[in-house]
Amino acid sequence: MLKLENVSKSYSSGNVKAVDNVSFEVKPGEIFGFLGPNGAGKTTTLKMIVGLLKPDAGNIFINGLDFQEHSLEVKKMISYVPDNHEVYERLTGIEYLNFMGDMYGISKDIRSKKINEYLELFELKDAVGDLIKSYSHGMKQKIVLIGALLNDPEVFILDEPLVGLDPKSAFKLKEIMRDRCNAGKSVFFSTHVLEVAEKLCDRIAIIRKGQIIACGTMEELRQQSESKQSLENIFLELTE
Ligand SMILES: Nc1ncnc2c1ncn2[C@@H]1O[C@H](COP(=O)(O)OP(=O)(O)OP(=O)(O)O)[C@@H](O)[C@H]1O
Repeated sequence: MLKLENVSKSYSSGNVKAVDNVSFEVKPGEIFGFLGPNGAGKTTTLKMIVGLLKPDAGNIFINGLDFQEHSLEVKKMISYVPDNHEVYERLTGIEYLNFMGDMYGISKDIRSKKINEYLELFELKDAVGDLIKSYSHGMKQKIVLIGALLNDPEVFILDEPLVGLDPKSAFKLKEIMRDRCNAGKSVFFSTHVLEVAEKLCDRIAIIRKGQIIACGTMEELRQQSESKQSLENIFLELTE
């Protein structure tokens, strides 16, 4: 469903290779966690997957389509929840959701049904007429999540999605992720919350200094480490 083949990216301002020859695959029906220390290359990888950055080398495929050759078709099949939402500050919640609905060409009926359903779920109905700039971090996270769910993406891509969410909302988001995978779609997300990754993910990749140093199910990761314990132990050992 999502496939990276030998993807690399350097930033022009530095000699650092932010992402160095990265390959992995996220299968249909899978929740895939992307872990790594600060500055390891997670956000850079996510931005290339959603087309915000162009890889220097390598290929990215969604449902078998090469992103570079079929960028519009691919963008219709994915959704991205970034870790920073300041860009939408001057819209009200409902203006933003309608903007997202327009961008994805979602009909008024389906849009309004989904918006109501998710506003109810994330308890955001009362604030939807307010400017996003007045929202708390968690409320911004929720409105962006709702906007990203409107197109029912084949691959749902999230950068640190649990930061700022209260426990109830975090629980609901995890349920949404699982439901999507049960329906044969994929979820790919970065996180520093190892307990969540351990419980939620079908497979996990760990990136360090731009390179994938481990990838697989929890069981497979245990085989690749000496500690063979929790994901926290494995992560600390592998990223030393
Ligand atoms: N716009 C940029 N210009 C120059 N260097 C950058 C830029 N963005 C990221 N980098 C560098 O690229 C490397 C990877 O950064 P990236 O943001 O992808 O890491 P990350 O794993 O998402 O980190 P974190 O967990 O701290 O969010 C780091 O060395 C970072 O300093």
